[in-house]
Amino acid sequence: MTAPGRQSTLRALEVAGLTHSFGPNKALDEVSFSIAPSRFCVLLGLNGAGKTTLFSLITRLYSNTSGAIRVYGHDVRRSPGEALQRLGVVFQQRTLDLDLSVMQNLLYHAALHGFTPREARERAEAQLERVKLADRAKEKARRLSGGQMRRVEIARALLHDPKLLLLDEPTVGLDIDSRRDIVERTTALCQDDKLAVLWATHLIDEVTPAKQVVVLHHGKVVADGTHDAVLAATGATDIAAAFASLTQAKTEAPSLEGAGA
Ligand SMILES: Nc1ncnc2c1ncn2[C@@H]1O[C@H](COP(=O)(O)OP(=O)(O)OP(=O)(O)O)[C@@H](O)[C@H]1O
Repeated sequence: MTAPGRQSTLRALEVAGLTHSFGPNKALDEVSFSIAPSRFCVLLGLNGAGKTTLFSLITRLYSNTSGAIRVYGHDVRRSPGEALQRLGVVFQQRTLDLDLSVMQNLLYHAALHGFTPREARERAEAQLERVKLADRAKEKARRLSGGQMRRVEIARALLHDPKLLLLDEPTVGLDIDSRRDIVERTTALCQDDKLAVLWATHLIDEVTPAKQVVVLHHGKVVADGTHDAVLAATGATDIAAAFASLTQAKTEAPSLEGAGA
């Protein structure tokens, strides 16, 4: 087991030298970045950039054969239990059972975590309160809007009190108000509840000045830093222009040393 580092240097997520291939196709190429505790990090990349592959490696759907992934200092390959216990995940595909009630969806998941029925219900109620859906607990999931379903999925991902939340394209398919709502709620979780967040998206307007941004392009990290540091390194005046220059012209990562979270 990798011993967790000192509090001051401990990273919520640390990805180091990670490469992953599907046959001849290198989906991730020496990917390295880290996220500090309580930090919101946007993983920005076009379709096919490698975002979902990275999530699949962090969550152990695939086993990494190169590099290292550590969650709060715990290596996912050597100490998967310790690492995954600190991780909550909202997958790109919708994963609620639409024929079950909102509460049943959460209870089922809580049972998989090994909570007693009473503890499961208490946790489910608390998390539904947190995403402001306590009043919908008894309704069938299929009666919820897309944005509300996402909020239930976030509540479900938080049932076991993770310290790092991964969300893979959580706003895809949502209207503009629901998108804003999900972004704001997740930002609040990060600020108020000291949760580190890794948010994968191809939607540039989800990068705001307070966030760390990691730009992934053709499996490589081409920028990693604060919003302002990415602008400074690319000479762009807004993040859309920075992203365009990074993904169309650049083959090398600009130097953003010391600019990360
Ligand atoms: N199971 C797989 N088998 C073969 N190739 C794959 C597989 N999964 C992903 N790839 C390839 O790996 C690369 C990265 O794909 P990935 O799905 O990780 O990107 P992404 O950034 O999540 O894009 P999207 O937003 O479209 O899901 C792509 O070239 C994709 O075709």
